[in-house]
Amino acid sequence: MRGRVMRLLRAVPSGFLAASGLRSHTRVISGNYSSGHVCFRRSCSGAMAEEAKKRAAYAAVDNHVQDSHVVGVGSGSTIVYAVDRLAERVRQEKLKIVCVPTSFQARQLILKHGLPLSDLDRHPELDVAIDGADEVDSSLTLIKGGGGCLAQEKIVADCAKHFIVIADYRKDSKCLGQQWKKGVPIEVIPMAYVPVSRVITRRFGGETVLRMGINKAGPVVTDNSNFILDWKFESVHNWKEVNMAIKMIPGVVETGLFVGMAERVYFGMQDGTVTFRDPPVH
Ligand SMILES: O=C(CO)[C@H](O)[C@H](O)COP(=O)(O)O
Repeated sequence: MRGRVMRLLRAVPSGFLAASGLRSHTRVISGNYSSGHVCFRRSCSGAMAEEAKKRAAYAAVDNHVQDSHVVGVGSGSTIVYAVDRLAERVRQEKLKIVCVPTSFQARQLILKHGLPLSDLDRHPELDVAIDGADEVDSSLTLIKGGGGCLAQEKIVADCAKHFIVIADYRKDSKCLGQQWKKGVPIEVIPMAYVPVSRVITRRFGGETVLRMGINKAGPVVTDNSNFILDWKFESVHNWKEVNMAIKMIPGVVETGLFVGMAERVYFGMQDGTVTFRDPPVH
């Protein structure tokens, strides 16, 4: 039975994973993060979340990347661990992979690790794309774009045979908005941000905020030279319909709603294990 069942990878013997062509790099951490140290709540939970991201990223790379694969590389802080692991496996196993970035940041990561860099002109079909998410609901609908790279992320994910998401336990929710409070990022053509904002709030409620730069006066400008509106919605919507409706507004480039795209989400958990979830079967 697939569906909403959360499966603990640590319950799967590594022999089974090897026999089924999967590899598991996950181990159970039984230690206490605070033992032997003065543990400040924030730094401990921060370290725990980083460890969770790393374990999810390693599990995804180990289970879904094979020799000669064309791999889509997502953006954000979790993907950094995935690229670390990709580079490690390329060194150790002499894998011949090619990487397609979803952002300037992803491109820099690929170059930093000396991995082969490509693009959609040369590799319009990817074997797998791995990316982070800001929130994942029970249907595996995602909010993405917290780092402002949603348009290229969605294009690359759509070109991949398998779109695999990596996240930590803080991103898991029943309904969008439970965990991620910053709203749905929407990339817009700069001259259209006011009309787009008005249409969205008139039709769907909530409020939109033009994302502003930090250490830079004025708005965030995306890798595609556009602006980002963060739409703080007030209620649960039919995300498939809302996504399509927002995309039809002139001036909208892309939304950070990823509906029906994720094939599997790996969650790094607080107890050091990794679980994964597949979409519900209707
Ligand atoms: O969509 C994204 C960037 O546009 C990221 O994948 C998303 O924001 C998750 O980032 P992080 O791994 O840093 O939590």
